Amino acid sequence: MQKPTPDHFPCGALVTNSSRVITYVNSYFTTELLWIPGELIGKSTDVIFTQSSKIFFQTYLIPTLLHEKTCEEMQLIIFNAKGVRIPVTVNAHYSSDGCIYWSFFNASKRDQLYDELIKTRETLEEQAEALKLLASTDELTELLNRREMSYRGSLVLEQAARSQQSVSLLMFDIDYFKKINDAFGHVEGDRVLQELGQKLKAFCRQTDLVARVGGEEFLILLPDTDKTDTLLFCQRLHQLIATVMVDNKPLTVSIGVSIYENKISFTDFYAQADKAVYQAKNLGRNRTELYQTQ
Ligand SMILES: Nc1nc2c(ncn2[C@@H]2O[C@H](COP(=O)(O)OP(=O)(O)OP(=O)(O)O)[C@@H](O)[C@H]2O)c(=O)[nH]1
Repeated sequence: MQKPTPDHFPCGALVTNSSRVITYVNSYFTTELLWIPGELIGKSTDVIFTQSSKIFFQTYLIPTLLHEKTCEEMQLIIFNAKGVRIPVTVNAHYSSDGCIYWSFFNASKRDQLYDELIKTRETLEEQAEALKLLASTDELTELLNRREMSYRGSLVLEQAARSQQSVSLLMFDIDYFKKINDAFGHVEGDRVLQELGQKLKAFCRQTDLVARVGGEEFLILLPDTDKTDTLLFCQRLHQLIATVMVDNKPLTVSIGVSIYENKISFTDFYAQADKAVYQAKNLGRNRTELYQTQ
């Protein structure tokens, strides 16, 4: 069996003295990097390094080696004999015999790996963002869903309790929506819900929370809004909703309003608005009723 030598290793092996003069290269430099040993032996390592690697090599690597005796996983770039840049991972050991023993591992796939890692991370971030959106919004109208409204609404109430701001909650339910579905089909019913969703989004402020919480039930939470402004908002809301036409007739809704006065949970606040909607339906629909404490 042939005696193993450094020529058998799948990496570049190079020996220099402490002044960076090359005294030995294995055959990897010939077969993989296309150098003729005569072009390297007796020359400074500057021959093989790119400008930036040369600076790093001289100012950091050699001083560290002389001091620490060893350096690992240095990311450098060398030239092959044709002038092609090759990223390498370099390990080195400064031996007591005064020689520095170097190994050069080809790291051409390193950049490709980083690119792939970055792409994977971006894809994961996009997917996480999409999942977050799916979990918090109603698919048909793209408004908030019930769970997200309840979560964000609770935060708004906590903030209102601290700053003693007025908050109001509107719940509304489309009038006779079943008739729309029965007469024109579910596709038309869905179109009405979508159009309403778009109009609500455009109509409300960025700080308002707008949600679809049931088939034809919606919630709007108005932070920092008192009773007078809320009732004005409701008037305008009726006008807005009347611009959604079904069979040439304006859509109408029944609105229930609850005004946040004493500290109350979001669930109870919601229940109050729900009671007020019930009242509005009983009193003939297409109107707004305020929740009254008995
Ligand atoms: N197209 C469509 N219809 C839905 C959706 N979710 C619920 N609905 C329908 O909404 C209708 C609600 O009917 P009801 O609860 O009787 O209420 P209404 O007809 O609006 O009557 P009032 O509320 O009393 O004025 C039902 O026909 C449901 O099938 C949906 O996502 N799309």
